Amino acid sequence: MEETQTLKVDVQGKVDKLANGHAGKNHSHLSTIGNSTNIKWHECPVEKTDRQKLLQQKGCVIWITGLSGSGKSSVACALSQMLYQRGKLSYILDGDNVRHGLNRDLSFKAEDRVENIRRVGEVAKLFADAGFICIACLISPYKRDRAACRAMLPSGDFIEVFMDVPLRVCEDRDPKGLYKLARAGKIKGFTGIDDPYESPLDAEIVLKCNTGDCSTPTDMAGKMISYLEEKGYLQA
Ligand SMILES: Nc1ncnc2c1ncn2[C@@H]1O[C@H](COP(=O)(O)OS(=O)(=O)O)[C@@H](OP(=O)(O)O)[C@H]1O
Ligand SMILES: Nc1ncnc2c1ncn2[C@@H]1O[C@H](COP(=O)(O)OP(=O)(O)O)[C@@H](O)[C@H]1O
Repeated sequence: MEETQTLKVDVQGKVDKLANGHAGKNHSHLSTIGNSTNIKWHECPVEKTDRQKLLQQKGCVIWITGLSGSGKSSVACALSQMLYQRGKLSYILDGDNVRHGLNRDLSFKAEDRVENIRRVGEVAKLFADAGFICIACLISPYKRDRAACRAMLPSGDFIEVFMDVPLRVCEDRDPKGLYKLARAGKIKGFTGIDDPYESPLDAEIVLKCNTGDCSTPTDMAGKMISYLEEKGYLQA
């Protein structure tokens, strides 16, 4: 209760400051961003640092990349559960799920994958700004697109996780039967079969699994928790 009141006081100071600063009309600082002309960034006195104080954590993006079947969704879910148990707020942006809505207009051809990653990168950035630990899990096959998402965030706030699982292990798992269809030529442009996957060389965390006998998703998520703790993301 006391803490909530302190936070309210902090914010009130900012509200007053900003209201004073905004007296009078200001037509300056109009920008052109892409195809959007005459736009202006609006500031709000409640900032990322204020939201982080409320949540007692630091907003960031955990970007999980790897082949289909490498375990991205499983480890994302295990991580989200472990964070929840610690009272930390996270949200998963799963490629498969986002393609059910926001990105339903995109296919798997190269330029659509680029746009898929760009949009998810932008959404993840918003979640991080909201103070969430945003877990994005997408194949994201191209280095350049992952680097572009990294560049959207302050240094350190983009944590790349590489599911280093060989194609043969993913193909053995084949939970959706997609590799089988791709091998039969019934799906064209399937990542790892007839479409490229560029492994990261600079991932913050590499979760390796060479054989069918891997660590569990919970053990893998534990490594991510240790990383977040060590880097101070689980406190304000
Ligand atoms: N052609 C092709 N190549 C790869 N994957 C395919 C393809 N067609 C459908 N799928 C299914 O879509 C899931 C991957 O979507 P993503 O948005 O993560 O892909 S990407 O980042 O845009 O490359 C992926 O899910 P995951 O297995 O969870 O990775 C597949 O189930
Ligand atoms: N660490 C693991 N060890 C063994 N099997 C796993 C592991 N992680 C995931 N799996 C299994 O592999 C399959 C693909 O996992 P999933 O998380 O859906 O991968 P992705 O999201 O990368 O496609 C599922 O059947 C899942 O149960």
